[in-house]
Amino acid sequence: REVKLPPGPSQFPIVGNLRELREVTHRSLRSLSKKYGSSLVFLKLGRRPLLVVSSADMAREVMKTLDLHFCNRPSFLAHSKFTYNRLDVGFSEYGPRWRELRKISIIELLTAKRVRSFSSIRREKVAEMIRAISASSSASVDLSKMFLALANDVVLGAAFGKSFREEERYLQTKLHTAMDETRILMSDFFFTDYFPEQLGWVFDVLTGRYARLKKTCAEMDSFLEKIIQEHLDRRNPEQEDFVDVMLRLNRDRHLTREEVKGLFMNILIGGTDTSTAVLEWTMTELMKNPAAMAKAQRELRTAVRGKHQVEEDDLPCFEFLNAVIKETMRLYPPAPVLIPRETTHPIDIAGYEIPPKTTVFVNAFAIGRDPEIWPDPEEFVPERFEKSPVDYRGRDFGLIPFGAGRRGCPGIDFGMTALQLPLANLLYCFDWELPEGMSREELDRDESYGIIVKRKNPLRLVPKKSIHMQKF
Ligand code: HEM
Repeated sequence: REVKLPPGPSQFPIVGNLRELREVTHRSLRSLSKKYGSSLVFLKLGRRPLLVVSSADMAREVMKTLDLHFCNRPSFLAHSKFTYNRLDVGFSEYGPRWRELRKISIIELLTAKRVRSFSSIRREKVAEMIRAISASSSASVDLSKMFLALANDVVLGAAFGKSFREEERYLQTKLHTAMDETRILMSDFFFTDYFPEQLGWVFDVLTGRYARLKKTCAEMDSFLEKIIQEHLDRRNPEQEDFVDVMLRLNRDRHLTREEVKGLFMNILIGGTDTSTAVLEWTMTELMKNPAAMAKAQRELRTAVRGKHQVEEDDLPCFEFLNAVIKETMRLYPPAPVLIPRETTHPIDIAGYEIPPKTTVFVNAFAIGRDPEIWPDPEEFVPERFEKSPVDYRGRDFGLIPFGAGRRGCPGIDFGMTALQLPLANLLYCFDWELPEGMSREELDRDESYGIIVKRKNPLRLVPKKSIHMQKF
């Protein structure tokens, strides 16, 4: 019986053409879906069969109705290497071990209560960032760099209870560098993933990519080992961080050391670039839309009046600010095609039959800009979310920056607080201007390449202390 596949180019792009493979992005895949007039497109990326899903209705089929058949993850070289051969939650194969690790993440690590328990870390790190901006002597500040450093520090604080002392600054810098390199490699292109395996591996070795990967994996591993050992050596922590929890589970639930480290890699990498991307794009759009900026600032400054800093307890009051964040994630889901899924066995969908082991990209970017769902889809209009029940938690398939279903993001609360608090403070404490001589139109929206799409160029803006800040 002939299998009926969704429409698409037979081979796209040609194996061996790295440049063309690099052109496979959320944007080119959206164009492909338009070209074939189909929200399901099937193609082959080198040796890898790929299904691209580009409508909210089909996303609901894949991540809700047929979720069980689409809940595997495909294997990619860098993901496997950094997670001890997929002994983690995020990239592991669907099965009993994933289920156990997922349960631990949800019940023990990423609960709303535990996220709240890290509020003092977030408060301290955000205050440090605000002080650094106030003290900056250069005309403009590199917000992209600041956002990434903040995200790294917040996640390290929660994961390891680690606040670096002055004499440990070199360690902090080293670790930030290794984390940055890890994220780059996890998003990067490896021949092994698309070419016949042996041949691809040879290319990756010859081009030096493989050595780079091995070196960074070893650096991250030795850091994780060091932290775990430090925790084993100390007794009765005042506040339980993720390592303490994991070591307890390591004893009670017989997690292996590698599973513990695999989970850490997810936490270190899952929550950093993603929240940095949202912060960058939000500030970019607010600079381009001064009315929205003014409205968000008015809301904050009226509610928080007289305080030095916005506190976490204030956050639920900011209806417009939350609408701004939703609107940013609609236009710029940080992982535009989510984290790839994989079919577990042959599965029928919309009259087509998808073969087993097909990689699946759900194009959240295309869905977020679908004119069938969103009027004026390319415009930044946060008001569309005011008084709207539409949310990003995986129930409304028009807005799925965190995915949905069994493999949906378990870190939503952690991620959202880690970006709401700095954003609220940036807008409360400062008025923002573009660098001298730059017009609003000239502020670019160029995108980086990779699983997580951030600004390609750093966002540099000029801070002016707000009236509230001048009092302090
Ligand atoms: C703005 C912040 C974040 C965004 C946009 C985001 C987005 C995503 C997406 C799109 C997925 C795949 C969902 C799917 O396949 O349906 C995912 C999975 C995941 N995320 Fe997040 N994430 C964020 C923050 C975090 C944080 C802070 C953590 C942990 C501290 C985290 C940990 C994970 C893990 C472990 C998975 C894999 C779940 C599984 O495969 O079972 N994420 N995330």
